[in-house]
Amino acid sequence: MCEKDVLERLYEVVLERKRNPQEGSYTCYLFDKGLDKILKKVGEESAETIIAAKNGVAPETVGEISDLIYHLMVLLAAQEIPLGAVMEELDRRSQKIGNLKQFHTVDRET
Ligand SMILES: N=c1c2ncn([C@@H]3O[C@H](COP(=O)(O)OP(=O)(O)OP(=O)(O)O)[C@@H](O)[C@H]3O)c2ncn1[C@@H]1O[C@H](COP(=O)(O)O)[C@@H](O)[C@H]1O
Repeated sequence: MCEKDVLERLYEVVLERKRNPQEGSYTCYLFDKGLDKILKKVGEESAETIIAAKNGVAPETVGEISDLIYHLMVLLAAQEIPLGAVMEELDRRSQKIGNLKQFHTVDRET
């Protein structure tokens, strides 16, 4: 069985909440409130990530980064942007930057 990536599964749940609202769902609450609320949460979670990282307590930072990633998934779904678009962009950059490093290594060796 091919296990789906945790980010893909999270994004699918978020999209499912958008398409089929459920009672008591925090994700549905965010979609109901709208884009400004979602953006406010992304801002708050970003600030909390910075504070946690400055405190230097790894579990706190992991928790805040997880909150941030979840809210970014909600933002993507709100704007109808597929998660795959971000994955492809990151993949494209890794290849580009990988090629650039390879180029510089060859350049230094010659
Ligand atoms: N990953 C998350 C996740 N991370 C954080 N949160 C919620 O984000 C909120 C952030 O806490 P805050 O104190 O900043 O916010 P708050 O005071 O609760 O609410 P606000 O009034 O500030 O918006 C908490 O209520 C958390 O429960 C999440 N809620 C949902 N998920 C995922 O989404 C799935 C669907 O959840 P529901 O939509 O609730 O069914 C879950 O199974 C999880 O996988």
